[in-house]
Amino acid sequence: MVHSAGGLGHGLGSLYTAERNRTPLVVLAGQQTRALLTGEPYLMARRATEFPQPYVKFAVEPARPEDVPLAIAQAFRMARQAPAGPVFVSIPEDDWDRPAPPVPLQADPSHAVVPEESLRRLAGVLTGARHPALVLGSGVSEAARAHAVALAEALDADVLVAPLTARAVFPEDHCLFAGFLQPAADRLHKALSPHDVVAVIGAPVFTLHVDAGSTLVPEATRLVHITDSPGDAAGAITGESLLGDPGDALKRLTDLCALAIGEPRPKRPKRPQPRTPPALPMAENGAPLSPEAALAVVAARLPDDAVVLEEAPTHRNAMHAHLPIRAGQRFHVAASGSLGWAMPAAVGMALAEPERTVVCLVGDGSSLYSIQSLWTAAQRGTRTVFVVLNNGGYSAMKAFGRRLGVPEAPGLDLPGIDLTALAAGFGVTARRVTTGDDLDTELARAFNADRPVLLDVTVGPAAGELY
Ligand SMILES: O=C(O)C(=O)c1ccccc1
Repeated sequence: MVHSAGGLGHGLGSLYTAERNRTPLVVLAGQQTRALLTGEPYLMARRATEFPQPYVKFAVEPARPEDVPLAIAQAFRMARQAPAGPVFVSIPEDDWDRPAPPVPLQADPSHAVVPEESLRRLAGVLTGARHPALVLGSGVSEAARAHAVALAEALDADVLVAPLTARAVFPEDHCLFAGFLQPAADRLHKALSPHDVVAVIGAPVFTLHVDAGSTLVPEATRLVHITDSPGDAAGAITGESLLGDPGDALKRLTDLCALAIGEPRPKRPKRPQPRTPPALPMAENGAPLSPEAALAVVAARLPDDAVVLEEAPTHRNAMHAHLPIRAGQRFHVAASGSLGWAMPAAVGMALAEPERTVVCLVGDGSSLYSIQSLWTAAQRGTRTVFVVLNNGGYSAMKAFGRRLGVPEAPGLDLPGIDLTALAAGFGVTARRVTTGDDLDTELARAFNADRPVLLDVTVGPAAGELY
């Protein structure tokens, strides 16, 4: 719920994230009283339904006050209808006092499924492949993860995560897990080239971030695609796209492939099981804690049912390498790249599931967009552990500057900020940490606390470049 124009404007970055993350979100915005609307009154939202465009699926300011309850009910259904996303309702202030007819009960939205004949054909293609890969994206829900594992095992297929996916979609310590695709054509091309058949499920084909001047999909690779998004289906750059619920398709494909294969194929002997993070280089004496080492310490302490949120773009790949999300754990990130989402999302997730430990890995730069979420965490006593990987600046932008040939771009350092003082000011216990041992000790305490905790971890520069 947001205030008319200023409130919605303040939330637009996160609305963009909600659209990219396919979050079923209903935004209710206040509007000035109908009686004043012709006179451009103070705090009026002008052309209210246009302001959140194009990041909402639907936006309405009901024509009559008595239509508001039905519009809200429709908004809840629309937000959940595949592909899920934000829906906006602007409500003039005097409407709340007007009588309205009761809203009829509505059934849950129904979701289209891929036709049996198409799935049968696809199962034939996958089981006939020499070296198939599954590329999974945000459309693979929590509930569908087990189906993804079953299909990968039935096919003995490599599993890759689509570029800039919003959540963990496959256990990352599984022996068939083969890593994260990067949003750059040359890297994608290289990662897909060992595979004769690639099934992209629940992701666009493909989301890019940088122009790497290469073709995306190798000529010898056949690409098949399942998505619940008509836009993503139509927009796929190559291959055949099938429209339908990804979880349903994974489940039915597993059965069809198992039937076609008969026995599951023998597991490849060469792969270690489970997959383990790479060994870390030893830290030099006196050098700052490396972000990679810090992430490895978090990984070692992470509870089996933890929910991890990340908003530290510089360290995304290091996190994937050193902090594999295991079967019972969850992971979320803003697929938009827009900052300011993870801290409030972490508080929201802790409120929704108070028995889980929620860990928010955030950069010092990122933390400054919605730092007041600490106050909500303190007031509501959520079990949220904020781990700030503090390198004193916007180092993702510095890395991007190096990539663009602007290595000395100004304005990207953030000296003189005391995050522990800020946290204390909002009522959250906070400590500064500079060594791996201290981080380990503080994490053990934080994971046992029944209150939010912020650890401000001073880290050195990232080991590699962004992509
Ligand atoms: O490309 C950008 O503009 C950007 O903001 C960004 C986001 C993530 C990593 C690096 C740069």
